[in-house]
Amino acid sequence: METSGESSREMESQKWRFFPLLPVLASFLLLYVKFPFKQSQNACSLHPHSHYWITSKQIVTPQRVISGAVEIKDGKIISLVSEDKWHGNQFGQIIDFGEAVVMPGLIDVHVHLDDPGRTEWEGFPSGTTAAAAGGITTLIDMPLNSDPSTVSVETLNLKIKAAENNIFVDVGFWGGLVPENAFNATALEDFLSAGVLGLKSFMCPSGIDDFPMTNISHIKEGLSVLSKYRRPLLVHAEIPQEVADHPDTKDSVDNVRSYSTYLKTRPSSWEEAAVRELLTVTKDTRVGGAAEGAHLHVVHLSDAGSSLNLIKEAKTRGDSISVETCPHYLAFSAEEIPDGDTRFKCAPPIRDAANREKLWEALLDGDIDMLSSDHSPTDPELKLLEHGDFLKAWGGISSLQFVLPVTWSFGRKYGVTLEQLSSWWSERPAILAGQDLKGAIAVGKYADIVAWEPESEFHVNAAYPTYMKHPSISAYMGRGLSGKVLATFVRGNLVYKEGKHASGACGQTILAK
Ligand SMILES: NC(=O)NC(NC(N)=O)C(=O)[O-]
Ligand SMILES: [Zn+2]
Ligand SMILES: [Zn+2]
Repeated sequence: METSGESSREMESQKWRFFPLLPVLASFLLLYVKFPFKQSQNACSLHPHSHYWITSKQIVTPQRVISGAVEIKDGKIISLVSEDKWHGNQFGQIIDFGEAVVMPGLIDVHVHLDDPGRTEWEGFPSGTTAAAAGGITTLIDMPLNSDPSTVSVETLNLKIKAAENNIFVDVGFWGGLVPENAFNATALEDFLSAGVLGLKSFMCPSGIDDFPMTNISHIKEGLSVLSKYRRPLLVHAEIPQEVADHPDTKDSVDNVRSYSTYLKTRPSSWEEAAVRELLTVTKDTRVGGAAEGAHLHVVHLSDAGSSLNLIKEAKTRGDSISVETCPHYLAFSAEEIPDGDTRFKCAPPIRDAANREKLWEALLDGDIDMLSSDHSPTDPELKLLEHGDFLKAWGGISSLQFVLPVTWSFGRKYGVTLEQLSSWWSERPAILAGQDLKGAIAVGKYADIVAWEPESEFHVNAAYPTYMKHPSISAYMGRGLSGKVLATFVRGNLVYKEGKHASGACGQTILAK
């Protein structure tokens, strides 16, 4: 009895010894309840504050470059203050970028992320982390090179599912216009209603079995459905033509390793023939035309000659048509592509230096509307780098992370301005993709922002932190570039800062409504 009485008294006193610990336990409990919220906010952003300011001496706004501050709240830009009116906000959060450029995040309307189904080529996680590291805040994914191709509501849903919790920047989708759906208006309407931002088709074989090419009748039908939705049709504009001297695939080893052999197989007449045909239907997109409201966008133009002139003329006639080119056509020329270096193989091909000069001229004159990467990676084995066979290697340039420094580095000698960069890479692409709340640093827009240092130089080499799945096949490997990305914000989330990514894949899928 005594023993048990003593032990119960002991227990009693021990119980009270725990009493002072109760508040500590309670606060632990409280933290535990709050923890999931705090963690997710921290995971999305390396600067997890909902209200803060970004300051810089060079903020690129649609009107001009200002020195001042951008106020960001709940993912949007809520005010823009020039330096003379900015008295500092001692109580708020400020990220000061000093002399670095603060510009709208890039919108890359032409990427092949190969997800789902060919993630050994790229995939959403690696593609979008590379984008974030390159200052790109929005990607619009092409309907081919994933498996299956995105050509229906069902296959779009597979894409959306694959992207869920796997994207570090925002991603929208183009839908495929293929012979199978082109004459089925209901199928196309369902597809557009499900959220594809527009359609994309090929006028030559795409290299992907479940993405067959369309002819001009398919394209006409596509435009007619798109006109109701006021969304664009993007076209790979090359039509195979008879080629004199077509090299034989069994040609000598030297021959297939020479870039000029490949170049001869896809002359500019292929692009010209395609553009000529397209213009027979783009006249319907004029005001009062049968397809008014639809828009035709020529992707990755390489030919700065007749093809470009035809597009220019169509614009003056009032056709709703635009055209993009890509950094690799502006950076490289056929003359300098080394034998066997299939990293430079793409379609349409990179042409001669004189053509490159004309592309720059057209871009600066506003005849080329915008830029895109056409990032089209593959399994390195398919590039056949060991044999260097230009005729058999997979076509496509890998560049995603480097398009901003490439455009800047190669554009400097042409006097490219920050306003031009931002128009080619953000403002115009936002319009093409129907993204009213993106593409500019302006009040009411999403805080999609890149901060970068134009004067900082770096070398793309094996040691350089490159996030694309296969850096070795990038055409920019081994190059010196200027223009280093410091930080990237997507809807106010600091998703990338100086070599570090936010841990959470908090990018959003963009679906048209
Ligand atoms: N299947 C592809 O990715 N094709 C791409 N290939 C290139 N550009 O070489 C393209 O955009 O045409
Ligand atoms: Zn293409
Ligand atoms: Zn492409």
